[in-house]
Amino acid sequence: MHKSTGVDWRKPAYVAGAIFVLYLAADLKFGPGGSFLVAAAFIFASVGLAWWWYFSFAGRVRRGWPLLAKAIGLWQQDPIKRINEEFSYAWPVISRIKREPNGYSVRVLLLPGQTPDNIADHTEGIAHTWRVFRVDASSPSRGVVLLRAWVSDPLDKPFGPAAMGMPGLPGVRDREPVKAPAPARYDSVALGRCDDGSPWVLRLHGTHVMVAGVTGAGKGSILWGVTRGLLPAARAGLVELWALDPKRMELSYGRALFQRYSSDAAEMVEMLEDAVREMSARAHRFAGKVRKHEPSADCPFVVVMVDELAFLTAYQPDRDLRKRADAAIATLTSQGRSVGFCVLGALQDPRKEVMNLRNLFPDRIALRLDEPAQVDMVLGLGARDRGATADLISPIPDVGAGVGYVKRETHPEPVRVRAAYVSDSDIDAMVRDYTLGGAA
Ligand SMILES: Nc1ncnc2c1ncn2[C@@H]1O[C@H](COP(=O)(O)OP(=O)(O)OP(=O)(O)O)[C@@H](O)[C@H]1O
Repeated sequence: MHKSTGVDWRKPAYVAGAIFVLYLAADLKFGPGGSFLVAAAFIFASVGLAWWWYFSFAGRVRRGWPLLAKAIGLWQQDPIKRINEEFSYAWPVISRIKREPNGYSVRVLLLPGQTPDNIADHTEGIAHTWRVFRVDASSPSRGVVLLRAWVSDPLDKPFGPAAMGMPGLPGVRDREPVKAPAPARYDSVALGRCDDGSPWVLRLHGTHVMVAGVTGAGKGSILWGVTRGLLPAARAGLVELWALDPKRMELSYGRALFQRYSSDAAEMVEMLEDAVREMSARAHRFAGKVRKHEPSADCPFVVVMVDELAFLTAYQPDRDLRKRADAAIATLTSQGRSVGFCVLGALQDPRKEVMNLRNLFPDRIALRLDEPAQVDMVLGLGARDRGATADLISPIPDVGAGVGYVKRETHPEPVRVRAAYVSDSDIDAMVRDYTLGGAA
């Protein structure tokens, strides 16, 4: 059997050589007593090292890798020359195991004909075998798969908007009054953190965003995070926030923050149709003159937030209103991006029967979902196999609310994120400090 251990034997050989030289030098200088001490220290250190390695993550992973590779179908049989020759096998080599914040990265070299998906499809099984919280797979270069093993969850503690984007900063108190991020931005907002500690920034200008998550998944923290991030630009007149709040339990709390607000079905559909009319008028005005919308007081960036999209597109009993809402959302999402309209829609159930327009939302966020199949419905085919286990997010609010997966334009792999929790007192502070037309 062919053993593909991937261990680099050069370093141990250098160390052994150095110890032998030390042993000879000690023998020459101090006699047998000196060499005995060197030999004893060497044996003691070797046993300690072997003991440490045996129980370390790297030791466990390397020892168990051949069996794990076999279990997930990575072994390849070498060709045999004679009929009675014993079969031999090869499996992908682990070329490096490196410590990372909250875990390790394991670099695997693929065999000919294998693809990253051959490993990425088994990340959940690998996480169980390695006894770690989670494993992500990515392919930094051809023929290489990087398995990121998370020993603990870096996002298991809630944090408030004041701590956003500032992981580990000393002295940051989560309940500080919300301050204006400067300068006023309209194109994107910082909503929380990614699991590598970097800020999670959501692009809004030039796209539409869908947030899917079961009840209690934390969709509110996305809607309020966007509101909070855009308020300075809204106060400067560059952004308008329109809120459609069929459930009346979410956005109504800070309704003074929105330029337009409604929770009535007919009124909400009219708001959507108004947005379509304004969008068409802008497209007419811009045609042949402007290629990219730049917000101004005359022509602000309009963010249409809908707390439960399905209320208008699926559950609405009035068939006429339903059809009008569907048509308006489809028109806005297919033509509104370039003229300064963004639809930010939240929904609990991403199935096609409930939301047949989901493909018109280029950016999607999967918070906690009910079933594994729903992850791919939100983030695209194969997202769950690549580690977006949104169905496994903890239902305990402190641990899992606001946690989700997003896809970045530049990376095929989904990224795990957590939104900052915008509490009622944060919203009160926003209303107090930012109410449009009120005291700044
Ligand atoms: N980002 C977060 N961090 C920590 N806890 C959060 C976060 N977001 C929400 N929560 C907690 O989870 C609870 C439910 O959140 P939220 O109301 O936003 O869920 P939802 O997805 O909007 O649910 P529904 O669809 O029923 O309105 C909140 O009351 C809060 O306690």
